[in-house]
Amino acid sequence: MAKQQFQAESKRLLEMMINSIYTQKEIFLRELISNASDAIDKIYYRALTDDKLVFNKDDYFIKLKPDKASRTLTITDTGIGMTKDELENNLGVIAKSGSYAFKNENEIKDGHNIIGQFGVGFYSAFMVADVVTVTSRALGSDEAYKWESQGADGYTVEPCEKDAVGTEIILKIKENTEDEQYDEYLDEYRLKTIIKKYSDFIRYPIKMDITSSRPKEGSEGEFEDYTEEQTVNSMVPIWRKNKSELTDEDYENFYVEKRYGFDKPVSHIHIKADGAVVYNAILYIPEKTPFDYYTKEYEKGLELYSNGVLIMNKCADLLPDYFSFVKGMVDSEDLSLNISRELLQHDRQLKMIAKNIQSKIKSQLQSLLKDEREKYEKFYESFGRQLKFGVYNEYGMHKDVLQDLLLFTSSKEKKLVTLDEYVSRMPEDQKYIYYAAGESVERLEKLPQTELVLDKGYEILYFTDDIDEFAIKMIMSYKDKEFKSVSSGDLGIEADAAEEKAEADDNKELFAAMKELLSGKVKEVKASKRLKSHPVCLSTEGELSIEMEKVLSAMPGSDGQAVKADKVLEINVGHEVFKSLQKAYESDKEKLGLFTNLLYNQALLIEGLPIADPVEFTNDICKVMV
Ligand SMILES: Nc1ncnc2c1ncn2[C@@H]1O[C@H](COP(=O)(O)OP(=O)(O)OP(=O)(O)O)[C@@H](O)[C@H]1O
Repeated sequence: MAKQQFQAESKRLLEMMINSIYTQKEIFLRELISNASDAIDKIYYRALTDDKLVFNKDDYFIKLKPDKASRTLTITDTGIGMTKDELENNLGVIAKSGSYAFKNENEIKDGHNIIGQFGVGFYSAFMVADVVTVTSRALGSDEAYKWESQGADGYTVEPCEKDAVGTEIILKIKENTEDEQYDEYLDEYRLKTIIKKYSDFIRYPIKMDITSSRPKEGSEGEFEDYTEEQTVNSMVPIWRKNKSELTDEDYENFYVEKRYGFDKPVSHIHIKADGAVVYNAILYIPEKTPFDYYTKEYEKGLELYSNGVLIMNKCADLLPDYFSFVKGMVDSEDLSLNISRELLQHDRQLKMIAKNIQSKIKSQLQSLLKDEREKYEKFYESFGRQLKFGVYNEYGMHKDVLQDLLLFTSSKEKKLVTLDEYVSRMPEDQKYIYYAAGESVERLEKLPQTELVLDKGYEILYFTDDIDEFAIKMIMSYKDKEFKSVSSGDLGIEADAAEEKAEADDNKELFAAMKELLSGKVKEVKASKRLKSHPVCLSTEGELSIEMEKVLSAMPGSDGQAVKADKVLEINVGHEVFKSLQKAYESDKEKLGLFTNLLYNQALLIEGLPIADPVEFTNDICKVMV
């Protein structure tokens, strides 16, 4: 019998695939099972319109039979089968979806992702098999044909016997090589795992004869092997079920089963979209961060299914970075099975799904925040930082989506509050949203700079995350109220102007002398408007705050030499210490130097900044003591 040649494109693709170093050879099974399931679907649809054809569910299945002795894996289906022409046309020509990317020679040279890039379905069998034999009998035909190929050099088709309608594919599994254990495709357990992974939700039963062991009847301690036909896949995926049929426990079990995380999610979202784009999705908002969450290693993404078949483990395009914590899956009938990563990015359907998902996640978070605050706070403790990064990233482009999801500790409420809650409580005369940035709430509560703002009865938001102040700089204002650090030069709180001027004039020379002594360290020394009981503090002028300076200097590569905030040393002229300063200025310049250094170093300590020379500082204290 004459050997038919594959069409040129198919031939080259086959060669590449067989020799490709594609790591996931196991996907051949997914492809063959999907084809089998499609073939059964075709009978099912035919039966809907053909009265003579009855679709009896129990007659339709896919069966896998590994045989170690003959090194074969047989995949049988009771689907629509193929005629001689169909065998030649369908298996001799590359699938249409494949032709598209095939044209791009450059992509092909890199053998890695070849299978992901083409609609190669059936051909993937050659990744694991030396010989592929397809025996098929089409619905309504008495004849059966056998198609056989050993790969790139072509195929043969000849008549054969086959009792039932459907297709049987026999793969002669390759011998093991140094790099590849092909034996695993003959192993019951391994095959079961692959089916579970990719094809668990195929609508028809995928059967296998499974051999297990059981205690032998009538004897003690003896076991016997027995073989039983089992259905390996679970068939109806939870996401296709109605929400009303499912309990919270069902969703939690699915989370565990899919190993989305080891925690208990705070919430789930079940989407059944039936509009412009049709898809089902189950998404989870986790409670705890995965161990690698805030590292570069963490990969965001949702599982992507095409009509019940897994096509991608982590489809990153479905989630924006700021919602990278969301776990779950999406199943859409509108996506092609073999769609590649690159093509996916441009897929209009996928973009629509992603947009849709994003707004669902946001509204879920919002309703958690509104109705289940405690749960939201648990979530926020883990992922609040990510939301704040989201506000900061891309020049604040996403701030409108995210700002209402932020929480900060309030000086007044002693708990986390939203920006909206803060603004709605603001007294009429309060111009700004005040915040203080520092290491911890405990430290911030004692920060001298907060005195005036608190004295006025205003609320302060405590920022304790590195990212907080940077994120707020992106938001700039919320509901027309600007943000203001309690350490910034002008607090926008009216003081007695006449009194202020007098103090400033009176002490002008003293402050100038102190500035001289602290040359290069501070931009200015001045009388403080914000201090009530504390003698001294630092404030800043300009955009960069002391907290931001700390964050920037701690960054890798800065060597502590990052940009510096413009610091102002503020002195409380109502404090006893100030009198000592004045006295020293009049009569003892050396003492003025000593006091100035001491006050400056104290201000640094309050801010949590390092002192340049701690030994000198302690010596200075001793000098004052004796
Ligand atoms: N088990 C089967 N029963 C009936 N027809 C089949 C079977 N397997 C393959 N075919 C036919 O061969 C064609 C080619 O299969 P192949 O897997 O290469 O591509 P595809 O399924 O059309 O697309 P994809 O690239 O998405 O898998 C199928 O479209 C189908 O018509």
